[in-house]
Amino acid sequence: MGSIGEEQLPKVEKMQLTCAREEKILVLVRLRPLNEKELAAGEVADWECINETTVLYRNTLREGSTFPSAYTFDRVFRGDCATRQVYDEGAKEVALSVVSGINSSIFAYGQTSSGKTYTMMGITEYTVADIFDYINRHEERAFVLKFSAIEIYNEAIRDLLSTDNTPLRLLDDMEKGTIVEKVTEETLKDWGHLQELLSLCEAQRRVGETSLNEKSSRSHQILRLTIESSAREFLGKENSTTLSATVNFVDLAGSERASQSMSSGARLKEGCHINRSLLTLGTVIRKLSKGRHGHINYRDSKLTRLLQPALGGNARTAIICTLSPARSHVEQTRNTLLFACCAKEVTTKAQVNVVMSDKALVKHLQKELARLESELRTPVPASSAGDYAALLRKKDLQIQKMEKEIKELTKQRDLAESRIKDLLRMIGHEQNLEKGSGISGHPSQQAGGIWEDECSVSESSSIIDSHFPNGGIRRSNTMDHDKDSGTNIGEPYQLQDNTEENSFSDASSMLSIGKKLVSSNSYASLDDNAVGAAGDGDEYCKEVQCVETEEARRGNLYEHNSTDDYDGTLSLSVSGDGPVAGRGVSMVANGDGEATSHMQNGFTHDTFEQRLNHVQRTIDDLVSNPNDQYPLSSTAEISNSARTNLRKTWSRRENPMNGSPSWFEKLDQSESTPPNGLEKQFGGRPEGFHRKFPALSYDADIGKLSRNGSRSSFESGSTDDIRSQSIQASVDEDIPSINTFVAGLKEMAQKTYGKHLVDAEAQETESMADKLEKSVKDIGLDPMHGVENSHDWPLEFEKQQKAIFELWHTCNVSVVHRTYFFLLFRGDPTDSIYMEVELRRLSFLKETFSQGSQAVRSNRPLTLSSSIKALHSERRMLSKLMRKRLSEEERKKLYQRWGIGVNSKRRRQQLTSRLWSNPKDIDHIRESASVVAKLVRFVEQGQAFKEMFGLSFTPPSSRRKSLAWSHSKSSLM
Ligand SMILES: Nc1ncnc2c1ncn2[C@@H]1O[C@H](COP(=O)(O)OP(=O)(O)OP(=O)(O)O)[C@@H](O)[C@H]1O
Repeated sequence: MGSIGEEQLPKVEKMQLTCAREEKILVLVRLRPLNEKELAAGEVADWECINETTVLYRNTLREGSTFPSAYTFDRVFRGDCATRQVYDEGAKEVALSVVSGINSSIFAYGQTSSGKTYTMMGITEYTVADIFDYINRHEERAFVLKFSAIEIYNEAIRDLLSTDNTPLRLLDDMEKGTIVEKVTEETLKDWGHLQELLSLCEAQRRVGETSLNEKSSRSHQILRLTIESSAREFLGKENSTTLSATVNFVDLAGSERASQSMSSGARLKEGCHINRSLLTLGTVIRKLSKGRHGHINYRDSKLTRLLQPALGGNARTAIICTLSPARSHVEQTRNTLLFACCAKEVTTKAQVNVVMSDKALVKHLQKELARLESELRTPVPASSAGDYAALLRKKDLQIQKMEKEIKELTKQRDLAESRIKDLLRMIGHEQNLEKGSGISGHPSQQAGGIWEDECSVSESSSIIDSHFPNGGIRRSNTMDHDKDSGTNIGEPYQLQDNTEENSFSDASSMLSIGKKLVSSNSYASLDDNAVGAAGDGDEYCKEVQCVETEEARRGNLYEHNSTDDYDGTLSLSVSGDGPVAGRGVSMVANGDGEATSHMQNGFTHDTFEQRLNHVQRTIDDLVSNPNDQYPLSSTAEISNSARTNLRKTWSRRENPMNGSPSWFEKLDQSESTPPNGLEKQFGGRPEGFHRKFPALSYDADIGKLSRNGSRSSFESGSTDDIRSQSIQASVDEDIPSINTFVAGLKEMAQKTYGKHLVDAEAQETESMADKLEKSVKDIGLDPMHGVENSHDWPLEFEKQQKAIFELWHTCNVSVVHRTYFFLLFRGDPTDSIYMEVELRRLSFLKETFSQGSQAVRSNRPLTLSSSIKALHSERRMLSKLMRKRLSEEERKKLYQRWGIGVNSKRRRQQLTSRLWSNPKDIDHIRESASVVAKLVRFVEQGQAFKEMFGLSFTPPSSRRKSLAWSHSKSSLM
């Protein structure tokens, strides 16, 4: 039969054993009486057991208050108490636990001659006696007793029962869980033999009484009795189980200090070893008394290694601390009491030790394995099943919720796709309609066409709102579906009689989808001439921007909120870039992705380029067809060669500003131009900036403005000769044409915007707004200030305009340029871009001039003096033009108006030198601009240029539309 320790017990037994009881070590104190020697020496007993649990130090006067005088333990025994009482009332219960399969240990701790051996001899005898008595009373059980006696001396273990006195290799055996069996089963069953063994132990102690008696005081003796018991009926059977426990009787060496008991040499070494075990025992007890935290150094001594289970392990333990009452031993007594105090805090965890036969163990393990396997296979218990059911219900709810979300998202996706398709379809259909009808020209060509001017923006919105209730999708769809077309075609779009104004109005605006759709409806009734005229043109500038979300409806056209049905702003741009069939379509879905980075308040880079191209092409048209009698839309008759020629011309020409555009160079280095999109909530054009030109008598030209205004600015008449003369005059006299001016603006804006877009794509941390603000502040101007709040734009415009007036004057800017700019940019929010560009470059010029520096472009310097010279030259040119462009009567009126003698010398020079001479007088500026405009044939075509060729980089707005040409024209008059 094998013997197993706690670690080796099968799991089922371990589980049973986990019911082990925790208890504190039982600490007993036995105070012996003064012995004869002490009495002879006149020792005084300072210690007294005042009750069954308290020992009191009586000589408090001597000791003072530094130590406690009373110590309480589980049980204290006076000097007159017999060992039997100590056993019966103290150690017996613990010691006899062994018969129940529970390990137990009885320690005797105290200084030399305090009565440890005296006490332990009695405790061992009584325990063994009771064990045999127990065995005798339980005939149904079979018992096997094993007995061993060892001594630990100088950290060496010796078998006290061996006759050869050879040291035992006990530790190795103990570590293997094997108890040294020095007594056979048969001998231990005989009480007499046990007595003989105990006698033997006593005999050993007596042997060499002279030499060994002192040694015994300095060694640790351990008597160990192991009891195995099992039911007799199962003896020898495979399924037998056995209780197995051990009781230790430990007689420790004297706990006094080495200095007190040892002197030197071998004795000192012996004392060190003794105290090593005692020191380790004390350390272990102290640590255990504070809880089972950290490492417990059982292995630091043989004693603690052997008694490890009894010290805080699987055992019931009792420590009997023996005290000498003698005053001379008070220090040792206190040390013993301190040890006792720690020991009483140590907890052990005793449990019943069961030993199974090998076969029983295997059988048990097999049974346990089967049980575990069965648990895995069998369904879960009812209670667990209930939990699973609840979990399943929860999961089902989650699945349902997710399915609902998926459905909703799918719906939104489909809606968005549908929206995109509709927009594409509308565009494609529109293109087809225009292709089919051969119309690329302006609706104004459409004699008898039905439309209304006010519908432009609203129709655009209707397209945008195509997916909203009552939105324009029906109208949009009418272009695709005949079934609906009748409804829309039949709508009473009113034809206005002022077709010229309408033509200008629409020609000068960026046509919206809505407008195009309505116009397309009207195309069906166009007369052949109009169609033919339009059809001849292979160039047509048109731009459609259709942006829609609910956000847009609230005025935020290009900023998207992802909570909309479609997760992104849809920006659809259709450009009439070249022949209708060749129109490019670009679509930008502004979700959370990169597309956003290409948007600048509604402008994509492509859109910007398209607009710039539109401007350039239309200027080309005007230059190449300056004598065209068709309204603006028909100026599309432009050839590629003509465009090329113009570009060549432009490339040779200098900047309209004093002949040197060097400020472009600096603009490249300037900060970015802010995005536009300022039309939001535009409160209308500032009242104070409606042009009120003096009623100059421009005779026939005024009536021709609506038509001729579409032509080049330097084209005045209706004949080729005049045109040629004008062009020649313009070139010769170095008066910049409107197309040159626009080209310059375009280049400026392009550079600024280009930089802007690059910055945006680079996703620099500094926002555009911040950059702009910084750059603007750098030059001391803030053109965008207040613009974002469009309600303040009129005031802001006035502020910026005044600043520009001053800067023009300071920088000696060309008066023709001033005139163009003044007439083109009259306070629309969309003008802010150009206002900003102008402010920037003027500020740069001013700074450059003030520093005495020069701007350079194309190796031509631009300095303050050169700008003055250029301005004088320009005034001379204008003076010459006065005679060409104005009749004598007109000149006379002008002289009178400007306070110049009609017969004074150099009156033309006087007049031109006064033009744009007072930047603070707005009336003076208006009159100056009107005169210059007349001289350069600009007057009304300026607005046409601006609006028709998309100088505004922002989408059309209703406000903007309301300020149509007719309105502006009247103000010009
Ligand atoms: N309670 C007691 N009543 C009467 N005599 C006692 C008592 N305790 C001890 N003695 C006597 O004191 C002497 C020393 O006792 P004991 O040998 O048991 O001391 P010890 O602590 O074992 O010493 P050592 O550490 O040297 O072994 C012995 O002669 C013993 O008879």
